[in-house]
Order: sequence, then structure tokens, then C-alpha cells
Amino acid sequence: MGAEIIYGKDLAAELRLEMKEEVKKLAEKGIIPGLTVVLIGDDPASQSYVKGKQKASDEVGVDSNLIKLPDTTSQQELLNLIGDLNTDENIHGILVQLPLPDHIEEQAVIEAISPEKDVDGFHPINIGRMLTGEDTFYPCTPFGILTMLKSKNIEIAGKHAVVVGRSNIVGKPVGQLLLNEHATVTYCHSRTKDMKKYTTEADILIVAVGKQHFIKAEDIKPGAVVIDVGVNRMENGKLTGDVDFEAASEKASYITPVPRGVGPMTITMLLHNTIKSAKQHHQLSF
Ligand SMILES: NC(=O)C1=CN([C@@H]2O[C@H](COP(=O)(O)OP(=O)(O)OC[C@H]3O[C@@H](n4cnc5c(N)ncnc54)[C@H](OP(=O)(O)O)[C@@H]3O)[C@@H](O)[C@H]2O)C=CC1
Ligand SMILES: Nc1nc(=O)c2c([nH]1)NC[C@@H]1CN(c3ccc(C(=O)N[C@@H](CCC(=O)O)C(=O)O)cc3)C=[N+]21
Repeated sequence: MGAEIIYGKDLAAELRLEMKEEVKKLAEKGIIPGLTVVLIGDDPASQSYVKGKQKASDEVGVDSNLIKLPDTTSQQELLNLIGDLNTDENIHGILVQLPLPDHIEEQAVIEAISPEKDVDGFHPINIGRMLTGEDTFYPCTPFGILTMLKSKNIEIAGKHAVVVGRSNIVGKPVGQLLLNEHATVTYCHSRTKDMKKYTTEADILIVAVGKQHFIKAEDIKPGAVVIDVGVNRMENGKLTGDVDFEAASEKASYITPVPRGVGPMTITMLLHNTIKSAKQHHQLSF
């Protein structure tokens, strides 16, 4: 027995091949999707993610440009830079790597990015559009999760989805996308009492907390679909998720691993959004 493992990494590779073809077609029209990633400071985890984004962009043919700034950069300097990127015709996507240093107000930065170039899907305009079920840039991690579920034809409508974590970048939007797909959604967070009561009722359990072994086999309903978003670095340098994978995979019907699960899909949806933005900018719809 045991769960089927959903390798986001393999699905991501398939999708990138398709994207590569699409980018070739755009190139014939003289259009090259352009992504600018802004990284402030030298947090090792952020540097590693940014490297992954560069590599995936190269693979697909997205022109990705990294702007590295020292952690002494002021909020005004960053806002000025975003203003310049907003008006640059060759840039279709802007991503400011989070978290930002404490002296910079994250929300002000997110709101400064033009919604048309907000390929992270974090701008309130895009969040609002997602909420009302309009087509827009969906946040990459939630969109990647939804794409993984759909790739396995996992039924969402009518299912009880329990999301552990309520961050603006993962927990809240993944619950919203599942609601749009007609799931019944419950959110758990640090103030939830008797969390196990909810997680053991979940047909689809999404875990985005950031704590190793946060979810154990006893927290999971037999046959549940378990999506592990957490990325935690262990003392030996290896990555692990929020779910006790070995034990959980005996109980779940489907489960995602860490690494090679949700992470590679996040990056792939970022490229998807960047290509979408380039097409929208040129009023193309193939
Ligand atoms: N694979 C990928 O592509 C991505 C992975 N990640 C990873 O996912 C994890 C979560 O990221 P992110 O959402 O940004 O993290 P945040 O730290 O912003 O949010 C963590 C959430 O977990 C909740 N939480 C913390 N402790 C508990 C607890 N004891 N019981 C219940 N809930 C708890 C918090 O609740 P409260 O709101 O009450 O504080 C909060 O909502 C991290 O490991 C991160 O590295 C993140 C983005 C993308
Ligand atoms: N503006 C912004 N947008 C983001 O999308 C964003 C962000 N800020 N800040 C940080 C989080 C985290 N995040 C990840 C992306 C890829 C992997 C990923 O590819 N993980 C690989 C392993 C990578 C490795 O080995 O380091 C995997 O799970 O297999 C993980 C995490 C995006 N985030």
C-alpha cells in the first residue's frame, strides 16, 4: 500500500517544455518575456530560491534579470526602482523576493508594483480578482498546488480542504483557490484550538507552517491527499517539509515530497505568469 507521491519536479519539467515552445512562438513575433527579480540582502535561503528562478527562466527562454541590492537599501530607493521597472517596456514581470529587511514596509512595496507586472500575484488588485473568481495572476505556490492536484485528477469540489497556515503568500490564497474550485475550506493557525480535530477531517490537507514534523500520521485521515508546502533546513543541511513524510505516506492516498514537490511548481508558475503577462502586454491570446 502507501500513498502515490506527487513529484512536482517532474510535472514542472513537463510544463516547462510546453512553455519553451510557447516562448519560441512569441520569439517569432519579436517578443521575449522579461522577468526582473529584486533581491535585497544576502539571506542564503533567498539566494538559493533566486538561483532556482534564474535556472528555470533560462530553460524556458524567459529573459530573467537579477537586481541585487544591499540590506541598507532604503524603502524610497526600492520604490523608485520599482517605479522604473513598471515603465520599462521589456519587463513583463517584477518579483521582489520576500522577506524584506525590517526597515522596509512589505505591503508598500507590493502595492508599488504595477498589477499588470505583479507575477507573484500579491498585489491587492490581483488578490481581489482571485477572490471574485476572475482570471488574473494567481500566487505561484497556491497555483502550483492546484495544478498538481489537477494533474492527478484529484476531485476538489465538495471535498473538505483544511489549510494549516494563513500567510498572505501561501495559506490564505491556497484556501481561496480551493474554495473557487468548490471545496469546503477550513483554515487552522497558531490560535486554533484542538487542531487535530480539523486535520483528521481533511480530505485534502495543505500544510504551510514552517516547522519540521509538524503533521504526524495521527493527524491525517486515512486516504487523505497531503500537500506539504514547508521547506525547513535540517542540521545536516538537507531540506525537509512540515509533514512526517515516511509515516504519513502509509496513511495518505497522495502526498508531496520535500524537496521535489511544491517548490519546483512555485517557480514554474512564476514563469507561467511572466509569459501570460508578456502575451497580455501584446494583446495576444494563444
Ligand atoms: N515550496 C514553496 O514554494 C514555498 C514554501 N514555503 C515554506 O512554507 C512554509 C510556510 O511559509 P509562509 O506561509 O510564508 O510562512 P509564515 O511564517 O508567514 O506563516 C506560517 C503560518 O503557520 C502558522 N503556524 C505557526 N505555528 C503554528 C502552530 N503551532 N499551529 C498552527 N499554525 C501555526 C502561523 O499562524 P499565525 O498566522 O497565527 O501566526 C502562520 O499562519 C515555510 O516553511 C516556507 O519556507 C513558503 C513559500 C513557498
Ligand atoms: N516574492 C516572493 N515570491 C516567492 O514565490 C517567494 C518569496 N518571495 N520568498 C520565499 C518563498 C519561498 N519560495 C520557494 C521557491 C522555490 C522553492 C524550491 O524550488 N524548492 C526546492 C528545493 C530548493 C533548494 O534545494 O534550495 C524543492 O522544494 O524541491 C522553495 C521555496 C518562493 N518564495
